[in-house]
Amino acid sequence: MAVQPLSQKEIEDRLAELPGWSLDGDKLARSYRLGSHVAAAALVMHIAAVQDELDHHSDLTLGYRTVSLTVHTHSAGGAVTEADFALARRVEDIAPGHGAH
Ligand SMILES: C[C@H](O)[C@H](O)[C@H]1CNC2=NC(N)=NC(=O)C2=N1
Repeated sequence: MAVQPLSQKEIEDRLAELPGWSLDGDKLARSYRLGSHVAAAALVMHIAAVQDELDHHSDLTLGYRTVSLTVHTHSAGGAVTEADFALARRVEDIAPGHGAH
C-alpha cells in the first residue's frame, strides 16, 4: 500500500466518491448512527477486524448509538494517503449491514 501523502486535489477527488466522509483537520473522518449501543459496538468489532486485515488503523470511538472514526497515516507523518481511503471504503462496505447510517 502506497504511503505517499495525497495532494489536496487527490483528497477532494476521493472524498467526492465517499459521501459522509470529510477532512477533519489532517484526518479523514466519519460518524455513523446505529439503532442501539450493542449494534454500534458490533460495528466497532467489525471495523477492528478489517483494520487488522488491512494493517491500517483508525482512531475509533464508540458512543451510545454512534461510531466515529478518524484516520491518517502515521508512517507518512500523519498525512492522508491511499491507505486511509482504502480503509474508509471498506468501512463504507460493511456499515450498512449493521444498520449504520
Ligand atoms: C507495523 C504496522 O504495519 C504499522 O504500525 C501500521 C499499523 N497501522 C497503521 N495505521 C495507521 N493509520 N497508520 C500507520 O502508519 C499504521 N502503521
